[in-house]
Formats: sequence, structure tokens, C-alpha cells
Amino acid sequence: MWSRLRTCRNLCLKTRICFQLNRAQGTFSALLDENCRAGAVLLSTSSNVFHNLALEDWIHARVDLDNRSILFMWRNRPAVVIGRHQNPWQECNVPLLRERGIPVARRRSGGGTVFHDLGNLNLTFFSSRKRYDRQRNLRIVTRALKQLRPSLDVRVTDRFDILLNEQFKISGTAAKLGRTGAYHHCTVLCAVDRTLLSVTLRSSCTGIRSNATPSVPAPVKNLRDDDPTLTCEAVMEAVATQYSADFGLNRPVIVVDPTHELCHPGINGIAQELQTWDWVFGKTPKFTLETSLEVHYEARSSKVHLHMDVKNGIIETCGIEIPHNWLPPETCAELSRLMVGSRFCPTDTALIFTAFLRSNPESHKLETKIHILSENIAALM
Ligand SMILES: Nc1ncnc2c1ncn2[C@@H]1O[C@H](COP(=O)(O)OC(=O)CCCC[C@@H]2CCSS2)[C@@H](O)[C@H]1O
Repeated sequence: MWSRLRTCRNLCLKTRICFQLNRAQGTFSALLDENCRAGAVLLSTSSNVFHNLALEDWIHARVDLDNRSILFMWRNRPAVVIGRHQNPWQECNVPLLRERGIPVARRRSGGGTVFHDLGNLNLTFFSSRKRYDRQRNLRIVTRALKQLRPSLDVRVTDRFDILLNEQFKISGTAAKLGRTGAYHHCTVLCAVDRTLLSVTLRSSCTGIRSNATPSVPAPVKNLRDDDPTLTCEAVMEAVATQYSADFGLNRPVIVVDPTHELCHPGINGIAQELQTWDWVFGKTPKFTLETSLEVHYEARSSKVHLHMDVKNGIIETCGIEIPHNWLPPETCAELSRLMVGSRFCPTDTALIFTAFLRSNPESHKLETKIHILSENIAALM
């Protein structure tokens, strides 16, 4: 069942050897049953947010966590991760993320929005629901950090953040409680791009009203800002060691590939589902958008008032109001009517406006204005 393939390159464990699950043999659950009854520390080979979130789901659904504790360590390329009950347009700059090719992922746990890149470490603590204990898990993280750099001032707050020097957030927490199993996951900011973090987490869309969970913004810092010699790898190694000591595990870190279907049957289907528009955007709690935008044509600008009710990501009512000298009221009314039933996204908006122009040929001037309006509305989405 075990195959000793190589010493893991990502995590340079000095005293322990990493093993990699032999892809040719058996499933992950069988491996745990045979070799890791008490628990295990896992490290992902993937930096794709959807693959890593899929492995979390897969373990939560498929692994017997009754008497077992698992720590899963993972890092992602740049991504924004929103909570289960959040509105992405309220929480981040969706158009900017799209332009930069940075994915938005909706996780299954509640809570707020965070930014990930390779300088951010994610730790998922799986346990039975009975043994679920966020204080214990976060104590493991702070102890590991103190072990690594005794001078670090890191403390857990009442809301399960970890603060550096009593002021700066270096870790945020969220959790998912199932019927019998549970997981608590947290971030650790080691060396993220803080400029990218703050521009991506600034919403570009004003005027949204909803009862989606709002994030709780906080000043953040990287551990590296305090000690430039710290690395993510060293933090992972320290956390793995502390976790194993705390839970009495004596197995080496297991390197897992969250895309491997034979080891984790059904996992790629989960990853696919997590990437769909219907999950990421369509699961947004019902919201109302009430906003104004300026449209410019030649030397004149005009104010557009926009009202939309959006449910499951689908526009349910739409009102576009523009001064009559900019666009004829019947055109406005027809465009508003056509928007109803479409997804709140730039592709659908562009398609609707293009279809309208195809079936209602307009003068060049009017056509240009309709394009401008279309682009301005799509830019909010
Ligand atoms: N990576 C990261 N770590 C810590 N804090 C962050 C991070 N990114 C942004 N922030 C700050 O936290 C607030 C949001 O705080 P808030 O308390 O609202 O939300 C959270 O902390 C959620 C943590 C989720 C952890 C999961 C673990 C694996 S997948 S994501 C945000 O506005 C920023 O100010």
C-alpha cells in the first residue's frame, strides 16, 4: 500500500520522510484504514483552489472521522475565496478578478472572504463533530509559530482570528459541521501579495442590498513582515510537527494529489461542480442592486439609474432609467424587459443587447449608445 517515492521537495522535513500515496494501488480511505487509524497529516501537490476545496469536501464526505483526526495543508495560486452565504459582488472586485484571470471560489463553510496566493497557507483540521475544537487547533498553530520563532507575539482572539502584535490579523477561521464529521479551516499569512489582496477585496459594485453574510475587514500583516527569514515551508513543517505531537501521530506527512480519481473516487466531479457559475455566483443570496452610472457619448454625459432584483444569480426584475433625450423610453423599457430571466453576468448582458440590435436595427448613433450602455452595465457584473 505504501510506496516510498521521494523526499517531498515542497516540504523539507528534516527529521521525517514524506511518503506519496502509490497511485497504482488502492484508495485513500483504504490507506488510512490500514496505516493511519488515529490520523494523518496531508500535504497537497496542487495549487488549484478548486482541486483543494474538492479534497476537503471529499474527505468530509467519504472518510470515517469517528476516531480519527486529519490535518490537510494546502496552498493556492492567487484566488479569492468567499464564504458559503456571501455575495461575491459585495465582497470583491469581480470584473478585476475576471480581467486578471484570478478565480473566485465559493467554499462550503460560512464566514467571510479571504485572498489566497502561494504566500498564504491553508490548514484544514478534520475530526468527528464531537471532537471538533477550534481553540485546540489554533493553539497548535500558535505553538508551532512560537516554536519556530520564540519572539513572535501571536494570539488567538474571541472570534478565532490569530493576531500578530495584538493588531494585525495573520489568520482567519471558518468551519463546516456535518452530522457526524466536521472541519475547521484557517489561513496563515506568511508572505502574500498585500497589494493584490487589498485591490481584489475592494468591491467595484455599490448599491447592493442583501442579507448575505458580510466579511469583517481587518488590517493584515504577513509573518514575513516581522521576520523576513520565515518561509511558508518552515511554517508548514512546524505545524505538522506540533499537530503530530498533540494528536500522538507518528506517521510521516502524506503527499496527496487531489486530482487523482483512483485514490479519491468522484473527486474530479466535485472540483467541476465547485467551478460552475451556478455554484460560485448562482448560490448568492437574493439581492437588490440600486445604483447610478454615467454614460458618455460624444461630448455629452448622462445619468443612468439601474434597479435589479437578483435571485439565484438570475435577474428577476430590471428597471433602466435614462433621460429621454439620450435613449428613447421604449428602447429602455424593451432592454429592461429582455434582461429579466438572464444571469447577472457580462456575457448574458452582451448577448441580450446584441440580440436586441440584431432584431431592431437602429441608426449608427443609437446603436453606439446602446453598446455604451451595455458595456457600462456589464462592467458592474
Ligand atoms: N488570507 C487571509 N488570511 C487572513 N485574513 C485575511 C486573508 N485575506 C484577507 N484577510 C482579511 O480578513 C478579512 C475577512 O475576515 P472574515 O473574518 O470576514 O473572514 C475570514 O477570515 C474567513 C476565513 C476563511 C478561512 C478559510 C480557510 C481555507 S479556505 S478560506 C478580509 O476583509 C481581510 O481584511
